Amino acid sequence: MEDGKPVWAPHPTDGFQLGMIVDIGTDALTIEPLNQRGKTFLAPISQVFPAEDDVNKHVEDNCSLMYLNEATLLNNIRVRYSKDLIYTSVANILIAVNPYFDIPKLYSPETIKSYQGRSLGTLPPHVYAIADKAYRDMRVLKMSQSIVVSGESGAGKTENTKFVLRYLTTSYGTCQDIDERIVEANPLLEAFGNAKTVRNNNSSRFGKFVEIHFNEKNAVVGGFVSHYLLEKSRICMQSAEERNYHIFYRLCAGASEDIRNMLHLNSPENFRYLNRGCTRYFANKDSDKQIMQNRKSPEHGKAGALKDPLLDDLGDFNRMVVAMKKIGLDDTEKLNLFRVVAGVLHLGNIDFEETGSTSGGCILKNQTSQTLEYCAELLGLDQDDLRVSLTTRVMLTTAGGAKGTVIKVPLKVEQANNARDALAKAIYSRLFDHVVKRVNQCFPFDTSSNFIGVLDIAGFEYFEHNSFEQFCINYCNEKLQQFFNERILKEEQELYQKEDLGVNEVHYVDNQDCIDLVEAKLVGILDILDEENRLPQTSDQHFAEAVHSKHKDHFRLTVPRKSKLTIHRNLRDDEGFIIRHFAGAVCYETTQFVEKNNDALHMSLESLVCESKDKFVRDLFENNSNSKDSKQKAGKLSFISVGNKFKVKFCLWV
Ligand SMILES: Nc1ncnc2c1ncn2[C@@H]1O[C@H](COP(=O)(O)OP(=O)(O)OP(=O)(O)O)[C@@H](O)[C@H]1O
Repeated sequence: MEDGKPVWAPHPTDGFQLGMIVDIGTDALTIEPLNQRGKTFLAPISQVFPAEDDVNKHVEDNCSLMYLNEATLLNNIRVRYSKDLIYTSVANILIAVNPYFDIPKLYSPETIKSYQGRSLGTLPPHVYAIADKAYRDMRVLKMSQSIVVSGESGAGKTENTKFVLRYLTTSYGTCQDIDERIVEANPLLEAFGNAKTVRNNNSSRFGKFVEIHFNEKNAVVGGFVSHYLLEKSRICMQSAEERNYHIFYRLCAGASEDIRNMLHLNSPENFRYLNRGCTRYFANKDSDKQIMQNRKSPEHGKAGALKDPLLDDLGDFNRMVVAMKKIGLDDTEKLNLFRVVAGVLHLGNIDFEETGSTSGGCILKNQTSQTLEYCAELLGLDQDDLRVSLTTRVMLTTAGGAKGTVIKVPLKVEQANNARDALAKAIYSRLFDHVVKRVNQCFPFDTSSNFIGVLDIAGFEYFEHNSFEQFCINYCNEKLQQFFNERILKEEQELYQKEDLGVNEVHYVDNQDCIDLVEAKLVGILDILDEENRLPQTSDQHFAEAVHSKHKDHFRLTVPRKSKLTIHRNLRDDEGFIIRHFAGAVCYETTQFVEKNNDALHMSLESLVCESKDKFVRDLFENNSNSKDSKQKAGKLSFISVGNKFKVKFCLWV
């Protein structure tokens, strides 16, 4: 920092503010803000940075800044953003700020054309420039390439992923409709995998890796989508301002009268899996008028439609139906999907009450009989079988003379509710798997030389309440951070050293210890959790205790009472743990970790769906019934580990 020159000093809301140093202490500086002459404040030396000579000037690449620090980087992005320049480069990395409105011509066909074949840095930073670099590198190096899109919810990951796909298919497609199909698949995936959250009206509740495949002539020949971790809890429950997956509302709003009658659908208000969240539709003035009154909830009637320029449940339903046709789904397949979606909704309406008998079990409430009938009809199940499977659990005895005898254990109301929700989650997530599989079948490729992959996965998450979903997402971001450290920081610096460039060493925190804490064999949190799942009597408390006792003095792990937030300090040691991630400490509440880590259904529910009269439903569970994992251990739930499945799938990718 030079004498008499402005500096960036911390600001409580803006991040940084410009000021002058008026006094230098041992570890703090006295700063006089430029816009509040006469007033001073103290700032730690480590948080004060030199400013550029002209703070209103901006550069396209942060590497061109005279001083590169947190404050100048932030200011450069801010100045550019104020001029609708949402993209900024940092060498090969692109920073994108979500403008939340359409910037004219930013993604036009002319813009696409202008970036084709142009080296990085010759045109203004753009997601197209990154896509083209990936393409050119693939061609020159004859190697597949990947683009990692990362950021918090609402940052614009999915929109930018779509721009990359459109750029590649438009620029390097073969003019067969395969290019179109790759782009057309999005409305279908989004209908089943996206939902309104408080942060994003069209939030992707699953991670995906989309591959665009090219032949030896480097033309697009097909695509492939892999998906990770659909948020299952949303299928049964959402917070007041949020919604379930779009498809539920789109079907209620857009289905023809015939289909609506066939599926026994009406307003979202009438379904438990929808009515605890927001029941309003996304609509514009016209589409709101077209949605029939009996399909709207009182909340929609009172507060009106939800507004978003990109969302419209009725219009999106129609667009989705067109997309289904384009990617090759016929009417029967379309109805199959709708039928299962409606079946899940009716399943959620099944209610239980205590029998009052000494056996302590429960029965279906009388009012529920119609719902049971609808659900059974839509999912091809026998009504009685469905009733029995929801209210009892089949067990095999393990010991004594009658080893292997089947006994039916009556379930309490709460257990039956859990069984119903587990069944709904299993059916819907299988349906989602099917949608992705079907999408993949519509852009097949026989010959692929290389591919460009785009990873669109949720960024680091930190809420007031963090559960198993956040744990998996943050573990994945920890792995991505390590990948970034290795590829960008370590390898680049090794190159500088090899070439004797004399560049100052950049220090970074190695996060291997945090990754080990999660994924190490036997002692890692994922394996401790799997171990808990295999116990005859599972318990979230026992799991949390095991985590703490195995990692007593681990730098990265501590108990919730050490949190800075009161809400976490109220948790007992056996109700959670804090992990110090690269991006900050997160307190995870471990209730439901054990349940959420298990993808398997109770034996009775499993065989119920596997023996459905409906071939479509049976096929959704086909792999399950044959798989080794799902073989029932006597007297105990089968176990398919969600956490480790995710680890293996994701590690393979990295
Ligand atoms: N480049 C852009 N131009 C205009 N609007 C944009 C752009 N990027 C994002 N948006 C708007 O922001 C919304 C959220 O973006 P997007 O869904 O891509 O976020 P995300 O990072 O994928 O979030 P999530 O992790 O919740 O899925 C979009 O629906 C769109 O309205």
